[in-house]
Amino acid sequence: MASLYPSLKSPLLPGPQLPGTQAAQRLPDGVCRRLLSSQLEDLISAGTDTRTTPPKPLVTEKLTKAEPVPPGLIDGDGQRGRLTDRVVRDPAERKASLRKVAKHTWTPTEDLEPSLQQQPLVLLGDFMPKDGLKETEACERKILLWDEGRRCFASHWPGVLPSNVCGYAFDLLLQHGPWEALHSKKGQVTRETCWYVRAGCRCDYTYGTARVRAKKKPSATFRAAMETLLEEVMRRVCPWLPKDAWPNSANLNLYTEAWQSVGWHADDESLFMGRDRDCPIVSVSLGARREFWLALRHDNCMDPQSKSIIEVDLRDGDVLTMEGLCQKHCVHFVPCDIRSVAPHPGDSDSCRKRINVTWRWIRDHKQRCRKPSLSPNRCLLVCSERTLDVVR
Ligand SMILES: O=C(O)CCC(=O)C(=O)O
Ligand SMILES: [Fe+2]
Repeated sequence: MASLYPSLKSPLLPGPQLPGTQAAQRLPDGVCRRLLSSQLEDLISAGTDTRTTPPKPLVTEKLTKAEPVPPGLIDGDGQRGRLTDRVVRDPAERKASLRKVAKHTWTPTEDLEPSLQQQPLVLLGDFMPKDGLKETEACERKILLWDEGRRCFASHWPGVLPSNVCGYAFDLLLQHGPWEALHSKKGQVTRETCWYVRAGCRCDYTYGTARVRAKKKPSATFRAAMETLLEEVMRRVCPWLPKDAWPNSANLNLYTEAWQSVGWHADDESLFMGRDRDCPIVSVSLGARREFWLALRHDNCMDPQSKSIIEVDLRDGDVLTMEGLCQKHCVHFVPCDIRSVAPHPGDSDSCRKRINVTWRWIRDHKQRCRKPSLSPNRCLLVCSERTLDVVR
């Protein structure tokens, strides 16, 4: 696999190593138990609903969206993630620190969802090891959305992937991805897309009226590029998560023209059970910069509540995570890029192209896919036990 990314042999691809092994061994016992009782468990099991008593909102202060934010401002000074300052973030510490840095929260609601106290949630960026990661692997999480009442959390990780990783991944995916064009009603190509499943899964992915089939045999190069990309991302964003618990599918989007876009929607397809459970999504951007908008949805439709819109610029190598019940309460949108509809003279075609890889966890496998659904089943136990082994 390393040969796919020739300039990355060392030190960025240090050879096979179970991600998180070292990091996880440093986690205290309590952390381990919480891991198992919250997100990991939730990722791989349907579990039972813990909503027995109405949850008390943890958010007591009045939280409103800040002033309208021009695109890119959420990036603060617009700099890439710092390559130092790894911190351990356990949920308690995280809560305290996020209050200071959270740029966006929405007006609190009546006890909509279980509180974090009632139903703990480990976010992907938690438990970052203080050391043990190379400087080239360090990255910084910036909170975009912290809405405890609705259990919606989103983060932006600027510059997670170094540019040489991005460049190789972009070229390989562009060339070897089984891209299919999506058309508007008027017949225009709105973007190209393809679908990738891992570990023996054969589920299709359907959204709107489009059905994107997992190619029976994706080319070895495409598969290897996707696996390498996933590894590069996961070991920077959540190095403690065992490989078994990595996302098992990805939707890819290719925007070749600045006017191509994806409309307001939620990734709430039944495969991922994002309306029923905490549902993490890891979205990787390669190539041209694009805005990403996130908003509260109106009930029963995909329209955004316009006052709640949060914007962020996604650049080459950035990661965006949406977690908790984002796909139930929020919608997101990638507008066409009016800033580069008229490209600078001398810009090559590839400057304007963007690939987005959105990694997700399929929980409810389709009937024709022989993979057992991840509703209450053994996968949880297997994975949890392995996690325990890793953590111990
Ligand atoms: O291109 C993006 O950043 C987002 C794409 C997206 O939302 C999707 O594929 O569901
Ligand atoms: Fe989406």
